[in-house]
Amino acid sequence: MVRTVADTGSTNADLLALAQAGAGEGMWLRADRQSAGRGRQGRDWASPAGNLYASVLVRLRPSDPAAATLALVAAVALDETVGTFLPDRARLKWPNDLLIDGAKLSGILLERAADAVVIGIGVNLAHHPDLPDRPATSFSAAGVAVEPAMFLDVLAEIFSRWLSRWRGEGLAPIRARWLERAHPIGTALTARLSDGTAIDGLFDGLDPDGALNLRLASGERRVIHAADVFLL
Ligand SMILES: O=C(O)CCCC[C@@H]1SC[C@@H]2NC(=O)N[C@@H]21
Repeated sequence: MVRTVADTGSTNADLLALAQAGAGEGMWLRADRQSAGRGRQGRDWASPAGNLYASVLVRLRPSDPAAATLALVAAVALDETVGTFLPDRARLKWPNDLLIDGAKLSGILLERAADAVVIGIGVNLAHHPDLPDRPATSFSAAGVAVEPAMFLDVLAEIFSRWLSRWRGEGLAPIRARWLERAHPIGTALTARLSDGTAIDGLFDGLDPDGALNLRLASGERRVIHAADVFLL
């Protein structure tokens, strides 16, 4: 079920409130515009009309894989959806960004309250921000026009298929698909931790739980659970 509103603060905030009021799994909330869009690491997510701003609710079950791995489920679903409109242009970057030629096309933000996980997805369809330190792009910059509602119709169907696989088969097929669609093993990157520490290394795959593996220049292997990642 998709509920659409013209304006709101944040679809993530609204869906968390709806979850607390008893909303069920599979509910999507889409806004034409957000006035307080939330990004990762406490950043704002600029949300003018024309892009996709949508959130979906997942209710965790005791037998589910780790909740944090829903980030990879959302990423592979979004990548597949983007590929239906822009075949073979975007690549995944850990944990869940999509990039075209190094520029960010979309972002995903997971927020949790008890058994409710809200997965918020922003896709630059018509516009993208102009940030000197974080290059961004959009569908329109790639020469493709897509309406948010139409994009969400496709995404909702593809997401529900990957969510069922996550529940039925575990993380393995999602992890495998993510690895196929991401930067290759050996890609040089910097992981910036929330305390500001920057760790340079080579991409060395994912842990079984989806954490990032980095091979440092010293040969040491680091497992990163939360960071901003920059490809070098
Ligand atoms: O920083 C990121 O990369 C994540 C951005 C997530 C933005 C989306 S837009 C829909 C949903 N509502 C929000 O307030 N944020 C997410």
